[in-house]
Amino acid sequence: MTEAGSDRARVLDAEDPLHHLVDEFVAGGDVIAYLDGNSLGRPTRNTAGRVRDFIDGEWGGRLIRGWDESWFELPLTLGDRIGEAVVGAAPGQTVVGDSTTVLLYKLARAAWDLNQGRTEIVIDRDNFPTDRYLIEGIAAETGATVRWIDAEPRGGVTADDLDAVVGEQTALVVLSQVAYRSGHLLDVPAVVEVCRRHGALLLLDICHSAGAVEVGLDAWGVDLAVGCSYKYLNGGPGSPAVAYVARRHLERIRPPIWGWMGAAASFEMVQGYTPAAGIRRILSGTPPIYAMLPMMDMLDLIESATVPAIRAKSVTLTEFAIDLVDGQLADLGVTVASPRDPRRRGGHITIDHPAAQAATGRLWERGVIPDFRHPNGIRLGFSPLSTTFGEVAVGIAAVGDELRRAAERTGM
Ligand SMILES: Cc1ncc(COP(=O)(O)O)c(C=O)c1O
Ligand SMILES: Nc1c(O)cccc1C(=O)C[C@H](N)C(=O)O
Repeated sequence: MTEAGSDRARVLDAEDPLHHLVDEFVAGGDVIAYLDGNSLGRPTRNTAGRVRDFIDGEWGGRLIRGWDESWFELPLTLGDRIGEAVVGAAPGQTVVGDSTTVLLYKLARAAWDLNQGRTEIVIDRDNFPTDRYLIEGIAAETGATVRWIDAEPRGGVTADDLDAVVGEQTALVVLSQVAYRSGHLLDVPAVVEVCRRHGALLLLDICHSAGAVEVGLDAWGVDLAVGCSYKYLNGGPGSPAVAYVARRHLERIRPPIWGWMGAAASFEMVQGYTPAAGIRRILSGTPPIYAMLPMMDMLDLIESATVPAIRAKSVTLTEFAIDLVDGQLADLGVTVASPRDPRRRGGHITIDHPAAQAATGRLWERGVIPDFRHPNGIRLGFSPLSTTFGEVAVGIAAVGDELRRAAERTGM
């Protein structure tokens, strides 16, 4: 690590008003720089105790009575909490339920039915694979035509890119607020304006934004949204996702899977399906209560820190990282594949180099954990409450070492 990098990191950590929260996370093992919190956040220290208490108390002690006492409502109460603290949604519009992929499918398919008579779905080619695949699946199922946005990946999708593709036949637009590879931050209000003008519904993927950048679903007029809870909400591997349906659509939206947990009067077990009133209808089967526990500890921390303060630290982390990349890695042929304007950048950056894949393997062996993203990207994700500036400096210096070694070995 260069001395200038580590000195600056020390100052930034000392000045960071959220630095004390780093101690709230489990930081065991051999990891010296964890730069993948946007793929899987660390557990909080409180989570083991919460899970133990749940096993002894609510599950072990209350057993099946737990459903009447709190579990049946938990997907909605937890959804409301996320709505208020993280995604800017008033109560009654946000629910925690299935995996991200399943919720994206359910909302996209329901949106197709809501906007009947139209023939097209718009999505961008650089969106996360599951988003693209499930839209292609819905097209195969319904006969919809998929219209692709081919945005310049580093630039990300703009409202103008969307305006060029969307039209009177567009039923639905599916975009990510923060692009999983480049970290590009979408101008959501501008995109909403284009969708509204053409009568298209917007389904926003907030996986890489919820918990790291400001999300204002109600204020922006977004129609539908889905986000992960295992990234910046630290819910643990495979923790359930969160879905949002704007109140104006709740009465008419019809989920594609008619399960008993999303039906009116689930425990009356009547003949014939009637959807539950409100956001509950987005649920299908028994929700994974146990897997909802860890994110509650992270929500405690997010509520105490607040999203604007988290975003401010996130911007400083990515600015610092880009400065180090420019200062230490540009001579090695590394280029920044993320927006340089912090207003258009989320909580992670990607840097490109032909030896990225080989270097990432070596980095993992030495306890420096970024992500490799095809074809030649090293993705550096900073989880604002658990990542220190010191970790960023250690990590980027290690990336430099390994790229230098890989270049010597391979001549790249
Ligand atoms: C933008 C985005 N959408 C969707 C997913 C898929 O989510 P899941 O595997 O939880 O269904 C991910 C991450 O895996 C993602 O980054
Ligand atoms: N969901 C993941 C998984 O089950 C295994 C490994 C990684 C993931 C991820 O979250 C990938 C992540 N969404 C990404 O943006 O790359």
